[in-house]
Amino acid sequence: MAPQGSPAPLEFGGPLGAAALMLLLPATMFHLLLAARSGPARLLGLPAPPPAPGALWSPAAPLLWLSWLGLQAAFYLLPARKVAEGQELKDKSRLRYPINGFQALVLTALLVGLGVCAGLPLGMLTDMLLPLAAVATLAAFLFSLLLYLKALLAPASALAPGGNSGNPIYDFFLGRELNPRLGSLDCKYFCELRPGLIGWVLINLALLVQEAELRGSPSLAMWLVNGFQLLYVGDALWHEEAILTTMDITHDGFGFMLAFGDLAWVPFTYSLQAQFLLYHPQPLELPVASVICLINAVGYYIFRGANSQKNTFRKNPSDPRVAGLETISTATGRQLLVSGWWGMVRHPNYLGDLIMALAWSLPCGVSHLLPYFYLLYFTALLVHREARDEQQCLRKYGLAWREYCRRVPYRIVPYVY
Ligand SMILES: NC(=O)C1=CN([C@@H]2O[C@H](COP(=O)(O)OP(=O)(O)OC[C@H]3O[C@@H](n4cnc5c(N)ncnc54)[C@H](OP(=O)(O)O)[C@@H]3O)[C@@H](O)[C@H]2O)C=CC1
Ligand SMILES: CC(C)CCC[C@@H](C)[C@H]1CC=C2C3=C(CC[C@@]21C)[C@@]1(C)CC[C@H](O)C[C@@H]1CC3
Repeated sequence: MAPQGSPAPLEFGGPLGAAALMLLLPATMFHLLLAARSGPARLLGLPAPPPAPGALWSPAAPLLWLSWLGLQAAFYLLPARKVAEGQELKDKSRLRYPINGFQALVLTALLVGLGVCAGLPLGMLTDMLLPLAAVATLAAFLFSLLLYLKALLAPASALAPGGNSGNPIYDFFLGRELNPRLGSLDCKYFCELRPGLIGWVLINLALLVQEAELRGSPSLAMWLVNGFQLLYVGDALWHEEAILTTMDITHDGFGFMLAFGDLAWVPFTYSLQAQFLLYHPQPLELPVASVICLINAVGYYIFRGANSQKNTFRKNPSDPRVAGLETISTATGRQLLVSGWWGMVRHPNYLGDLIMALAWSLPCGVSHLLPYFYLLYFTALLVHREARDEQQCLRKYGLAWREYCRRVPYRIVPYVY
């Protein structure tokens, strides 16, 4: 069943773009994983061969990966400190979501800590990265297929505005159903924050442990990368409720793009800097490390300040922390901030995020481009995401959005873009 109303414009280059991305994204991920452990560690160049025949597969990998998914699902189903309501849906109902992501992170840390004390060889996880990435990719394809089939039975009101063009390749990529659920487990919300994000910091930790085993102690660069990225993941889980208003939850269906992004891309490519450091140790002096910490702190300050200001304002515009800010009224009854962080550029949170991305790569030195892949990819992702968000805001707020763009002319970087 297709949703009513005019069809949404095709994004990501339509069916051809979607097909190309479904091949390119996994290929890029394996290229990065192989390049990180190869001697020359080239970002651009022919893919490095696997370190040993059969290195891409291990019979233990599916078992390990499914156990991880099961563990995170079990943590998701535990009683939560709060249950939040999502945005209003087409049928006027609101879904309920457990706010216990940070609790899942703490429980995982406790379990891993106990495991390590009992002799669990955490560092050996680094030898399993290639087979685990293969399993995660396969699982993302199978899962997306199941989601596509499930959507055939869903009512029109449950479908996403985007992924229902009628072209199976495009719809498989973008996702047809907005909020597919298995019982009380919301598949998209669960995948976006739990197995991938927590998996990312676990992989980072395993790389740190492995480095300590190889070289006697973890390097300063490895500590920085682990610390910065743990802060980022901890922050996302602490502010879990904010995810409920992102376009991923309110607009995009759950298909291959997000399933692969959440389950494979995030844990295996976002941990690239730590992977690079294990195989290519980099000296880092304390003064340089202090400057990098300062850059990360500035990025985090902007990122958190901007996100919190908007979230506080959306929850309660009369909150004393935001009540003094200048606003534009829109025909929907909602207002847009035109001073504070949101008066500086139209996406100050992206600016902070990009500054942090730079700080995550700098500990890896400047001899290789590979550890800067995240910064390059993330710039492209945010520029594209910003354009998608602008289109949605223009549709939602019309003239008021145009007025906002006139008053705040720069999108992400003041006086540059
Ligand atoms: N590490 C990663 O891979 C990724 C990280 N992120 C990060 O996640 C966070 C969330 O990003 P994202 O979901 O893209 O979008 P935003 O948090 O930037 O939200 C955009 C929405 O904010 C509202 N808004 C825009 N301008 C204003 C204004 N002036 N005043 C009030 N409300 C406004 C609009 O929604 P409405 O009016 O309906 O409230 C708009 O649709 C960001 O910090 C981003 O950097 C995002 C993607 C990937
Ligand atoms: C594989 C493709 C190139 C695209 C995949 C995109 C996904 C990896 C991202 C889409 C939106 C995301 C968000 C986050 C992680 C990455 C994905 C899933 C956060 C959870 C990261 C932490 C922030 O605090 C909030 C982000 C929300 C959006």
